[in-house]
Amino acid sequence: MVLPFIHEPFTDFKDETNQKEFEAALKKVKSELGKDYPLVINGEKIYTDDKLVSVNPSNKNQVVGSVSKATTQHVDQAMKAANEALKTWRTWTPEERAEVLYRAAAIVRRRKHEFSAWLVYDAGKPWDQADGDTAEGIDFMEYYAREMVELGKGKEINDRVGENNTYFYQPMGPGVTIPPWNFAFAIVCGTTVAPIVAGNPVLLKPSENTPVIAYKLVEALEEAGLPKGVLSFVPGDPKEIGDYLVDHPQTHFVNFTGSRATGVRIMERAAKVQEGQNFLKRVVAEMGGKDTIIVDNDADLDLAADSIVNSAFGFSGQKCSACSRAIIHKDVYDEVLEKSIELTKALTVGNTSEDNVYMGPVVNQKQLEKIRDYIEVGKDEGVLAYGGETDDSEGYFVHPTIFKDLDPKARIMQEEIFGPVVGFTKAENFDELLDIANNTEYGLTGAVISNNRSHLNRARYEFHVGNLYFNRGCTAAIVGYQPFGGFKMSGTDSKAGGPDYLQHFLEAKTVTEKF
Ligand SMILES: NC(=O)c1ccc[n+]([C@@H]2O[C@H](COP(=O)([O-])OP(=O)(O)OC[C@H]3O[C@@H](n4cnc5c(N)ncnc54)[C@H](O)[C@@H]3O)[C@@H](O)[C@H]2O)c1
Ligand SMILES: N[C@@H](CCC=O)C(=O)O
Repeated sequence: MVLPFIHEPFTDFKDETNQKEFEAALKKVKSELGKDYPLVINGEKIYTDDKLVSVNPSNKNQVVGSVSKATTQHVDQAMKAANEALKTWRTWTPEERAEVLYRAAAIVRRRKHEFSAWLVYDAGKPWDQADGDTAEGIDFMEYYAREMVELGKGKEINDRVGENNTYFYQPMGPGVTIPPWNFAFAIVCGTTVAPIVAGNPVLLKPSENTPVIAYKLVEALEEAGLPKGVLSFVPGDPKEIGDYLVDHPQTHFVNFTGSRATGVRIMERAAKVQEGQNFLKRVVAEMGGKDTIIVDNDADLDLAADSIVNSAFGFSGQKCSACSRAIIHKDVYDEVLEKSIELTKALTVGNTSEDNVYMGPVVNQKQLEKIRDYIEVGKDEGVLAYGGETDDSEGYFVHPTIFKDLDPKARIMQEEIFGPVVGFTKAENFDELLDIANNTEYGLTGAVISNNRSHLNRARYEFHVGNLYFNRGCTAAIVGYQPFGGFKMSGTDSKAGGPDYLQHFLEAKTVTEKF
């Protein structure tokens, strides 16, 4: 019997035994650094001369692994294999497909610390963040498997006298998954296994920043019994194969998560019907955020500061959900700012592959330089209240940074920075708090810290974000509990980890029989 879904528990790193076990996993992974990883097409491992080289963001001289790069010819081979695999994979029952995911989840759960340790090296994640990332990947497999079994039953519709009507779901055909690097296991896993359990073969092109942990997912699914050709692993330079994957006439869907710029490009390209294409492509595009926590005058100010600091600086602000704007009622502005600075002073920053620190590095040199530039912009636009330092001598470190007294229209209050930088702005009253919260082109996450019930009720309908939280931070959605996805230029609101998600990769069919 399949047990009901509950989310994977997180590891308590205050427990010494857990710490020791995690250190052992880091040591094991360290002994495996520097290996070569292949493409996987139709079950065949293919090594190419041209490689993506992943380095540890905490220590840029340490090579995590070298991953073969796919060419457009490899994409054609993978698409051919996917079309062939579709013929049988679509005939597996939803239960049989779900079982592959249950087995893969069990494989990853048994080796949870090892997967998290790969995330520490490949993405620079702090231990608790890596642990959360692995747990979320397990959750996606467990949750989507159960959802597919439910959807496999179809839906009740009405019959009339002399007429029987049925309504059920079927796979669409092969498609492409293009994930980001920041949830290098969870999002890669969720966006890959959802279309697969729905019966569609997938070509997975991981981020060039984190291809090694993505390969570990492919291995786990293979070990769990996923038939060859159902998942092809085609890492590569997005400039060489990105458009090709999206434009391919056999690509039925693109399951994308990443920046606004890439998402919009994919949306536009996928809309064009290519020669030989006799269907419309579907695009799921989950994109960036400029996420806000608003603090009312009647609020728990310690909770406010804690929510702002942890949402802004957890994983160095490299979450689409990260709080990068704190909009505070003028009566409590100084106090919340002061408390936030005090909490920030206590945060530790360092090499996550050596120590259990709060914050590690940002992902690469380009990102460090982008954040450094925004810190300079912030100094012109507002007042640097705390932090501002960067250090790229060994790894890509940016210290937690707070700006105060910003104009709500300032660039650092409008543009996604994707780093540990948060801007504070003052508002006169609750109307203005909401107006400022809604004044960006994004609409992903937000939070309201308030004890005023009528204000919370207004925010429920007037704060335009896909994931809204009351009296807590604005990050850390859990699969099955907080389906995730944004409004406006944050994307297509696909609600990953929610009950509607699999329908993006299914065709609904109605059959009517007259008696
Ligand atoms: N809304 C969400 O659920 C969510 C979740 C995580 C991250 N994000 C967003 O992702 C961004 C960070 O991720 P990133 O830096 O990897 O984003 P990115 O857009 O640079 O890359 C995302 C993926 O797209 C690929 N890509 C790049 N150019 C392409 C092209 N022309 N054609 C096809 N593929 C292409 C990349 O190789 C990568 O795999 C941030 O904006 C963040 O907010 C959003
Ligand atoms: N789902 C994650 C964010 C994913 C984007 O980076 C959260 O809720 O914090």
